[in-house]
Amino acid sequence: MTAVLTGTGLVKRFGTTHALAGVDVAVAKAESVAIMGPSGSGKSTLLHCLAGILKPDQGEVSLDGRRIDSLGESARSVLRRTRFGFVFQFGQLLPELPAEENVALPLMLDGVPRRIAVEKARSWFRPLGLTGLEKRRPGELSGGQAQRVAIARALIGEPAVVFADEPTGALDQSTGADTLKLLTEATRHQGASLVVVTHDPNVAAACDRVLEVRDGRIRTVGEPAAAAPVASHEVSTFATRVPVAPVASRSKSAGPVVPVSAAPEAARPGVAEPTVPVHAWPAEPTVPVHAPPAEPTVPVPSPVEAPATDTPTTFAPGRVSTSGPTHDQKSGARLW
Ligand SMILES: Nc1ncnc2c1ncn2[C@@H]1O[C@H](COP(=O)(O)OP(=O)(O)OP(=O)(O)O)[C@@H](O)[C@H]1O
Repeated sequence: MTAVLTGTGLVKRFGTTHALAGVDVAVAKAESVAIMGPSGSGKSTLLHCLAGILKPDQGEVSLDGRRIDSLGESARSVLRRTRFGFVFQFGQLLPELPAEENVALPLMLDGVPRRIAVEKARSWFRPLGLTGLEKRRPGELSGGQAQRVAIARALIGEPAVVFADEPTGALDQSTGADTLKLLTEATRHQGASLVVVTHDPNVAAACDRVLEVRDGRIRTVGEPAAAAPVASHEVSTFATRVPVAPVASRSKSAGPVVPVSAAPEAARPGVAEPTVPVHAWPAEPTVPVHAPPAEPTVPVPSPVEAPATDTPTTFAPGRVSTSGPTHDQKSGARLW
């Protein structure tokens, strides 16, 4: 396996707590890996170290063979914005921006002109079953729709790796299954890897591989079927209809093939509730793919160097606050 992302000998302490006590992990291109384990076992800490949000106390993290944990905060911030995508449980959309601008946000923060960024963002709405919702504010979206907007935003910058922390945790089972399917298929289609922290066996079942973390160490590495039996008939059907192709057989050109049922979300006035088609992913980018990390065109304060009340990350003055998608919801650490 050629690993895109590796963590070697990762140790992370918070005071006397050994959140990670020596973890080795490697993620292949387009592979989806679920991280499971009891509460407090170190799952999110592992995700944060792999994503360059936290610096491990010991060990190394590398992306495409290049060490990233030793980069300075500014460079890691750019890296997170340009090479990684993030999907969290909830609260990650900026309430004051319409859905299309929420999706376009990473590109705009990276200096792409608004018109081009929004145009590219719109190309994600149909494949994610969001047609007609482009102008909605997050408060006018259902939970499942909001997660699909977040998925589009995570993928718009063509990341190498998407990190998701309990992405279906706030959704009902059916909506969660549909959302998860979109997340896994869209990342595969993009050729991105997926690292997902979850307590949900159904989420793990949809991934290629499961890592079980206990007391800051990886205890078991398994196939999802063995580690996480599918619970419901509905999701079981979903799981059997979405064969997990070998990593090597996946490519950007191989689009998803399986239709999914409509997400049972509350209908909103004015726009027909979209079904969740899984096809016709956005064409090859019209916006230049991100160059290797460079200094940001929009200065973004670092989580370590900057307090939570620092200057807003602003591409349009006055419109973007420091809360929401630029921060990890659990730790409060700045992502971008
Ligand atoms: N910023 C922090 N300061 C102090 N301790 C922390 C911090 N972040 C995590 N910890 C501790 O590190 C350990 C691992 O936490 P982590 O959040 O990684 O666990 P988890 O497996 O993701 O838990 P959960 O499933 O409940 O989200 C826990 O004991 C936690 O209390």
